[in-house]
Amino acid sequence: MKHTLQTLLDSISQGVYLLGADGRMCLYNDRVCELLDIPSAFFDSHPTLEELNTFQMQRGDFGDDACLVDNNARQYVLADGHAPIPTHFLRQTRAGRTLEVRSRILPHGGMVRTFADVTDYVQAEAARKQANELLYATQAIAELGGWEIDLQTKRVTWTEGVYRIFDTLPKDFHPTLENTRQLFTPAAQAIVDASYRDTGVPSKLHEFELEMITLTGRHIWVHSRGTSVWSGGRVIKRTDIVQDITRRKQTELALRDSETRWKLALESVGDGVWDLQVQTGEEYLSPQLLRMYGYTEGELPTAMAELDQRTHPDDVVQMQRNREDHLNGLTPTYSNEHRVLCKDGSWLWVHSRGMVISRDAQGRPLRMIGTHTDITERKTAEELIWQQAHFDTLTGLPNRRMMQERLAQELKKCRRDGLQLAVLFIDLDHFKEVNDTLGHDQGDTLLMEAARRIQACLREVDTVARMGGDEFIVIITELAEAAHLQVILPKLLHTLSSAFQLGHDKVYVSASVGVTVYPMDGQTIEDLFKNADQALYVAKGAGRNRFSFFTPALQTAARERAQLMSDLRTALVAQEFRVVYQPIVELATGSIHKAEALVRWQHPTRGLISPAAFIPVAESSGLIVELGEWVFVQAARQVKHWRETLHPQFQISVNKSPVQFENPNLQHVPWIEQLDQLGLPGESMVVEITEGLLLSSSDGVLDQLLSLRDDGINVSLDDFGTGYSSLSYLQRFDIDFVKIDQSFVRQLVAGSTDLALCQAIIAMAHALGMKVIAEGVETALQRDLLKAAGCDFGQGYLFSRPVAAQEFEALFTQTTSNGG
Ligand SMILES: Nc1nc2c(ncn2[C@@H]2O[C@H](COP(=O)(O)O[C@H]3[C@@H](O)[C@H](n4cnc5c(=O)[nH]c(N)nc54)O[C@@H]3COP(=O)(O)O)[C@@H](O)[C@H]2O)c(=O)[nH]1
Repeated sequence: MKHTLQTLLDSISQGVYLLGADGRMCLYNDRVCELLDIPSAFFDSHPTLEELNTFQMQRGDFGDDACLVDNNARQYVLADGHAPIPTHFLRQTRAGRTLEVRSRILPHGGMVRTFADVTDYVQAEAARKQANELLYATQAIAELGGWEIDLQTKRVTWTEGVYRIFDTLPKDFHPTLENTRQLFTPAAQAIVDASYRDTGVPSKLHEFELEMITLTGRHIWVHSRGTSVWSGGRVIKRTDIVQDITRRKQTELALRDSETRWKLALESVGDGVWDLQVQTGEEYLSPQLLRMYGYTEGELPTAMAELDQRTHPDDVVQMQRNREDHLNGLTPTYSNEHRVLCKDGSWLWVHSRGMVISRDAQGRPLRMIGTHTDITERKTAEELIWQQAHFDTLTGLPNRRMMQERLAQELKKCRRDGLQLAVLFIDLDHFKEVNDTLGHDQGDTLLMEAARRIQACLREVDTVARMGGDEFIVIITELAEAAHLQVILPKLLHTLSSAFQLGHDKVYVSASVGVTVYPMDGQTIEDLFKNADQALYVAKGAGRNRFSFFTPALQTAARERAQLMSDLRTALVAQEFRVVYQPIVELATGSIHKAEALVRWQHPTRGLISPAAFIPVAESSGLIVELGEWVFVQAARQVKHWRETLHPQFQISVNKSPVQFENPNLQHVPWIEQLDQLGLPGESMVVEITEGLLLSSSDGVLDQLLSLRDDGINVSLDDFGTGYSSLSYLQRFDIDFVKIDQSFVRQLVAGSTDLALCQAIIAMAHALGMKVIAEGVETALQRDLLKAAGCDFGQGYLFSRPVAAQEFEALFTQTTSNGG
């Protein structure tokens, strides 16, 4: 029997030993020796359990503090066998194997103990547990779960993740086909039901986004993706991976809401919205944006490349560059102003603004959104302002500013290419007279026609600009030789001196042209302008209807003029002026009771300067107003004195420049009041004016002339014969004296044309009730001829040069004593 039992024990895979009622080992198999690594001899010595434990303990089979033995047996091992024997425990061997140990107390005393090697099972179980924990953790993180629906067995299986998604635990909810229906919203149920329907093409894969309700009543969004098994036109099994996508969905919905809101907001202020999928080039255009261009939905392409073709060719490169810069992250936002083609063929100016709102992990732009604002009105206004700032409204020619910009460009080009250019200052002669006589409208017509004629003489590359009034500037570019100007200039003079038809009137003007050449005369705009102006001054001074080239001598003269002007400003305060008087002799009697007051400038360094040199400078600087007033005051005091000492009707003439009439200083006490204060009547003074003044259409000038007459101050028309010599004007303004210009007197001999002219002037003046004074009488013959012609007065070196008051008095005394 014992032998049979031993054979049985040796044939099993577990290790076994048996303790008899006396507590000693009585039976064991080889397997237990192998598993416990104990020699059979030890077992053959029939050890007690304590002796076996001590043997193993001393060998270190249980590890420090019995760490190789599980909790069930640790106390027992440490108590050295005096603790109750655990029926079941696990222990490790020194070789690293796991043994499951079971103990059974036998009814008659003694014990049987079995050892099973469970190493493989324990390791597999540990790995499975670890995998499960990982799966659980990842499902929790990804908010994932899985379910399986077996429609044949009607069994629904959920993973832990699904329980969590639906706010429950496996112990609280057992999913079935029926109770899981409560988790579906009607919309979700409809989607799922449809997927079960047999469409003839059974779909193995399915994917839904479902709005569902958890067991706590929370609305959630679930993404479900899985496979279906079909049989006989029905789904019999379905397995899904389920993911809670509530947060993503809420973000999407919020984004959609906010997008809708901003799109609506932008559209309501009139902006159009665009939305570009950068990677595909697909572009959404909002209804308002389409409306801006005159389109309705579906009429425009949605590809960015095609839409780009609707951008104005002049603007498209810049627009694409700005957009690329932003897409490449070079600018924080995209902004560009460009023109877009509308349905009706017109161009609409838009301000396009945008921003990339999403990029992929590599930083590549995915989506860019933006707006178009219609800025046509602003652009039109800007263009108009620019046009007005750069062009002359009357002629449409560039104005001074534009011309300067062009000249700057042309000079750059000339410097680069070694070319020459010419600057022409053109001034229309007698334009003022046309304006004054025919009115401003006709004057404007003449200017427009003059502009056209100037342009016609030039090439496309040349520039004609109007500076204002009757002044034009021409830039002649790419001038190979300055000699070419000799062709252009006469053409210009000729065209401008040809008749202008203004309504029914045919009028003639001419032009004075000042010319300067780059780089010969000057290098800068400033120098060229100065030069051309000086040359123009010369052309005008030389008798008009001519051109004059700039020369260095002109520059010297201009510099002198500038110096003169600067000195003039201080001369009055420095009391450098004085007045001299030239007698005006009554030819019939030789008596003197008139004189002309003439100003003289005693310059501290340059000596006596002729009024012929400084009066024009005083006029152009406006200083003549103060100077003329000062002369009048001196003359008035003088006439008072001479009325008292020389002759009670003594009269002094003063010259009054047109500039004084045009710019009266309202601070000055009116002349008649000054005379009143001196106790003098108006007729004690004569005002000498030039013919041109009578043509003035200015109300102010006319009023002043008429009030002089009303005040009794006499008016004398100077230099008669050199200007218009219009008799009708003489009559209209009640002129008292006509002064025959020196140029007629100078060559006066019997039988000459000049004498005939003088006779005619005298006769006409007398016929109109005026007296005549002949200027520049230097010889007795001239005096006699004039006297014979009936001329009333003579003035000239024959009688006396202009002299100081004291000298004049001596002359008067001498003449009177001579019986003059
Ligand atoms: N607005 C003002 N103009 C003035 C004033 N003082 C002078 N002038 C003007 O300056 C111009 C030159 O004047 P002036 O050098 O004084 O010459 C005058 C005479 O000296 C000169 N004259 C007189 N007789 C003769 C003569 O026999 N021969 C000859 N060669 N010259 C002579 O003529 C000038 C007078 O001209 P006018 O005034 O036209 O009578 C001159 O235009 C002055 O008008 C001033 O205070 N204000």
